[in-house]
Amino acid sequence: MKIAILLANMGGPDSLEAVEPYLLEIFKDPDIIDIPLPEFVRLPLVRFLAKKRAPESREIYQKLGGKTPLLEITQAQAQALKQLLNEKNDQRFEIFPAMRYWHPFMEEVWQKVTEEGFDKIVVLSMYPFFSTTTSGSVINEARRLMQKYNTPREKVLIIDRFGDHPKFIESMAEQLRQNLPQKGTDGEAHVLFSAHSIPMKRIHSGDPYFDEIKQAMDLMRRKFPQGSVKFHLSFQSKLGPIRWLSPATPEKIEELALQGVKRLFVFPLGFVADNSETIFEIGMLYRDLALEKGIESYVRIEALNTQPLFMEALSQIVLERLTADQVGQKETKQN
Ligand SMILES: C=CC1=C(C)c2cc3[nH]c(cc4nc(cc5[nH]c(cc1n2)c(C)c5CCC(=O)O)C(CCC(=O)O)=C4C)c(C)c3C=C
Ligand SMILES: [Fe+2]
Repeated sequence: MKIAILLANMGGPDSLEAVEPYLLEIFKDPDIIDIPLPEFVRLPLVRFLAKKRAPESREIYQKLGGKTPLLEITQAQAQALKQLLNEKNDQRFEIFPAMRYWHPFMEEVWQKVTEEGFDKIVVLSMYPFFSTTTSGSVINEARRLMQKYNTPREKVLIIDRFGDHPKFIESMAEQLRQNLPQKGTDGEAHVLFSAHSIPMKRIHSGDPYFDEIKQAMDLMRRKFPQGSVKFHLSFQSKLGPIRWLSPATPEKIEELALQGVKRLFVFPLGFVADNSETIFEIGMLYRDLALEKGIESYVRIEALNTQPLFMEALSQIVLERLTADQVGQKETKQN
């Protein structure tokens, strides 16, 4: 059996010229901006928003060398996952980065795997915690592509979250352990888990994102001796004037500084690959703020990227879900 796995993520600009059209792709998505307006009003509005955001966004990508590192990291993840899956199984796996808002777009990849005649298409949403703004959007795009390319339903498996999987939790705990000082060097370690924020109205409409994040934090807390690590949670990258999940990461950093915290480790919760929001926001913007507010040592913990435990977790998640899917399909045929 030939199985294609699509690693679905946001994507990001591959040049400074691509920034504005990339932003337009994001803002055009009704799963990101859910303003119920007729298309002839909505389109000029989102064009205006993309144009307005573009200069600030371009400055950020300029600081990262003119493009996002997200695609290269996803390509490395694809390679590592392919090796793991193909060395242990009879099926042949091919792994493809498939981006929602820039090249390689999900549609480009879908067309390719359709032409190449794969027996199964697994869409693995690279957002561990489900939100309508991320995995929800990936699901909607996959459904649109299934229709457009006449892909039979039973050929497609969508994995829309994995944030409570024990191996994933262990990979995050390991990432943290590797960054914390060795026992006995200093007192309590303060770790700020910074997750991407989403608008509060999503939470009020039933988006499980916040609950899933809290659950993962609880599972991770159990991996450390009581009192050895102080866990804090905050939300970053808010845009626009409406209410988003809080506390915002910069406010939380100020609060911790005021409480006298001198050493802070910042963990990018829910980002599985480094990108502008981890490297620039956590690594530069919030670092400057922390040092200005009196924090003496500030460590940005890298996203999981190709960490071996994380790669094993992904491989196990895919295999478990494929098995469950096969069992489910057999049962449906029998009934
Ligand atoms: C990890 C989870 C993410 C959630 C939840 C999320 C929601 C969300 N994002 C925007 C707007 C933008 N996001 C942008 C980039 C971006 N966002 C995530 C992750 C989540 N977004 C990633 C991994 C990236 C890629 C960064 C890169 O390196 O390219 C951007 C563009 C960058 C910028 O100008 O800041 C925008 C805009 C909204 C509105 C939203 C929820 C409603
Ligand atoms: Fe985002």
